[in-house]
Amino acid sequence: MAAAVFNQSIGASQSLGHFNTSGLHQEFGKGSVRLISKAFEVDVGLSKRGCYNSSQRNLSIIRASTSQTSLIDIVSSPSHNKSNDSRKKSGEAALILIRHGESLWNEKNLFTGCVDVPLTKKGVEEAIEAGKRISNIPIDMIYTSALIRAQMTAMLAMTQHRRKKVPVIMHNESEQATAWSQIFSEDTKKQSIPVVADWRLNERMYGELQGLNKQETADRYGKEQVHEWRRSYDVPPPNGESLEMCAQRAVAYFKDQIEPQLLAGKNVMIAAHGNSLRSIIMYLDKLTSQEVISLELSTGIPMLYISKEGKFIRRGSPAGPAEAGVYAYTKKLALYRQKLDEMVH
Ligand SMILES: O=C(O)[C@@H](CO)OP(=O)(O)O
Repeated sequence: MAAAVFNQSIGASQSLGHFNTSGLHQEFGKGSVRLISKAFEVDVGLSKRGCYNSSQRNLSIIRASTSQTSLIDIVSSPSHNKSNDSRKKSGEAALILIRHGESLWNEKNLFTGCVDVPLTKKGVEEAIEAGKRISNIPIDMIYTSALIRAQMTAMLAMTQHRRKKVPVIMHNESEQATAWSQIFSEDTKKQSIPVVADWRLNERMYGELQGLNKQETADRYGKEQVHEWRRSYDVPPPNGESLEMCAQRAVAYFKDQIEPQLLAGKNVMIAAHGNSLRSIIMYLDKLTSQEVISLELSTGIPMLYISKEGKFIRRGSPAGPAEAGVYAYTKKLALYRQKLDEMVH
C-alpha cells in the first residue's frame, strides 16, 4: 500500500507542471474571476530554475505531522520550535491559502475592504466545498484575518476535515483573555488546531470607496480610474491602502509569524482576502508588481503550496477529496493519507 501511494506521489511530481497549469486554469477559468496566464508563466519560470524538478522525486521520509506542542506556546511565540529546527530543517510543510467565500457585499457588488460583513449562503457553501477539497491535507495551524468572512470560511472548511481536530480561536488580546481561554488537558490540546486571527491579514483598506457600488463608482469616475484604484500596485484609492501598502503589512506578518511555523514543519492554512492573499502570492511566487496586477483569485477555492527548504512550490488547487493526486503531492502527505485510511477502515 505504502509503495503504491508513493508511486502515485512520484507520478504526481513528474506531471506536476501539466497538472498545475491545467488544474488551476480549469479551476479559475470556471468562476467569474480567474488566475491569469502571467502566473503560469511564472510557474514555468520556476520549473526552469529547477524548483519543480528532481528535488521533487527525491523526497525524504518525514515524521507524520500529528505532534503538537502547547497551543499557547506555539501561538505566543512562533519561534518556540527553534530548538527543534535542526531536526526539522529538511522538512516540508503544506500551506493552504483560501480566499473567503462570497460575502453579502460581494453579492451586492460593494467595495468591502475592512468593513466586517458575513458570508452569503453561497459563501457558506463555497467554504464547505473548499473544506472537502482539503479534507485529507493535515493542518496544524490556521491563520485568518480579523474579519468574520475569513473566520467563517476557515471554520466551515474545517467541519469537513477528516482528522476531526477542533479549531480553537486563540485569544491573546489581553492577559486575562489568554488566561481565561487556557486548555488544561494535553490530550485535548493535541486534538485542537490553534486559530490565530490577525488584522494584518485583513482585506486592503479601501478608504472612501468602502460601501460604494463598484459599477456606480465606475460610471461616476470612469472605468480606467476605478481599475487603477482596484488593480494598480501602488496607487491607493482615496484615503485607502494601495496593494503595495497592503503587502507591506500582510507579507511582513507572513514572514514573521507564519513562515517560522512552516519551517518548523507545521502545516498551515490561511483564510484571508483577495488583496491580502494576492500580496502573499506575489511573495511566494516572486511575481513582479506588473505581474500581480492581473492576478485574480476566486472566492472559496483553496490553493496548495509545499514549503520546502525555504522555497514555495505551487501545487495548484486540490480537485476533490477523492483524487489521488491531492494526497500524493509529497511522500509525507501520502503517508498521512494512508494513516487516515487505516484509521477509518
Ligand atoms: O471590495 C473589496 O474589498 C475587494 C474584494 O472583494 O474588491 P476588489 O476585487 O475590487 O479588490
